[in-house]
Amino acid sequence: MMRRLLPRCAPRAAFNAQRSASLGAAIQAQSAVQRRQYSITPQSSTSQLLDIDPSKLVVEKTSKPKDLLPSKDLVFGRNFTDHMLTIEWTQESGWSAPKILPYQNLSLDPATCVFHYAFECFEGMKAYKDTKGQIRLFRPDKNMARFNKSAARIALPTFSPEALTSLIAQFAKLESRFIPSERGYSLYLRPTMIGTQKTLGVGPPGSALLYVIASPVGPYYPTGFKAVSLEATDYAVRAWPGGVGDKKLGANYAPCIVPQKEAMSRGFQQNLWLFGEEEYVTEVGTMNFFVAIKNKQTGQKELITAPLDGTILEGVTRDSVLALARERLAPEGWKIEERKYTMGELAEASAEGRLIEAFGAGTAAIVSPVRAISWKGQLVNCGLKDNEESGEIAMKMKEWMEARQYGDEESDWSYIC
Ligand SMILES: Cc1ncc(COP(=O)(O)O)c(C=O)c1O
Repeated sequence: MMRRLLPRCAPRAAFNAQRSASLGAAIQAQSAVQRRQYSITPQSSTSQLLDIDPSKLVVEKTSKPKDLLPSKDLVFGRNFTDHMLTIEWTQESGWSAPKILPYQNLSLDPATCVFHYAFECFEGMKAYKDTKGQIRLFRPDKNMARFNKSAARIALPTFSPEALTSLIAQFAKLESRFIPSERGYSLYLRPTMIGTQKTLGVGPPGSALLYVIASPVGPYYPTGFKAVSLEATDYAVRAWPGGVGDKKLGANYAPCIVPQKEAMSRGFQQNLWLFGEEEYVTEVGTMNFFVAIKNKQTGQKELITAPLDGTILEGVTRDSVLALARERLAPEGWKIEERKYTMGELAEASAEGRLIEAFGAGTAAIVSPVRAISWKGQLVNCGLKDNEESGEIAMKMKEWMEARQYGDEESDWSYIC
């Protein structure tokens, strides 16, 4: 059972120094940060600013509890719970007392920097109800670490991951009645941070708001897996080396909608993002991508996913799939690899009958089996028979992941609220 999270990873001192420094010094500090690819190393803070403090939590319960929807009517991200968690930050004092308030609109000046320069980052994580009725967050340490990295990259404040996890746990527990007990259901949690400074000047926001909302969700595939087909996309680029595609910034998502619409208009559910002249396979829609192939030379079975080179999101599901594969597939003779691979390599494996299966991996669907990929006018078959909707690995992964998410199998991936 996991109670303790990663060490605090907020480079607050560097941050504050940058805020108050002259422009030249700020630019220098910025390039130093760029050279480190905005990696955040745990360090102690010398700042006097307040960190998030769960002991100061103020709870104002709603006087108008919502009616619960029948589980079968839940649509991803459309219905929200009774409350929201909010924490304000200013550069003068740091984080203020956290509040759980009735779910409500935000009131922001039209000049607020989030509306003009996209000072926004977010997370997507889930809380599950186990058979004893306990609420479990799945690997929140991973989400908190990524949230801090995203925030730091766009000059928003960072925070203690343990403190925010503890508050999210209290919030999820308060909303327990919204989480159906049936398998496949969960509470999707959306931690969000925005710059709230009222200014059209382009610079680091002097104030921010962190809030968390929650939406009860049902199984992604209510009637069992349904394999999707993808369009390999080379005319638009989602992420590039030195860019921000490995951060969960709202600004990364809006530009992907037109290519997604294009793919859908041609009968494909998602884009498979290729990169560079070599046409490296990176990720799919809003999921990381895995392929199982037989090596051309050795016949070795390999489960492959793209490496964390800055051009893909560091998915929590990706990490979980890799860990489970190393623990349970490697002993059966599989080689588990994080490496670059090209669309040409996949097409060749498919043509030679060596492409065993392919699937996307992400919080929403856990795994999403792939039937075919459209590429250069051909349809690359991903190994499923006509009457199959999933390969064996995708099926096993879903089972293994759910066992840990719902606590059927105890592990340090569960944080009991
Ligand atoms: C671009 C992108 N890649 C991958 C993922 C999968 O990440 P995770 O497994 O943490 O949900 C997501 C979903 O958040 C995403 O938006």
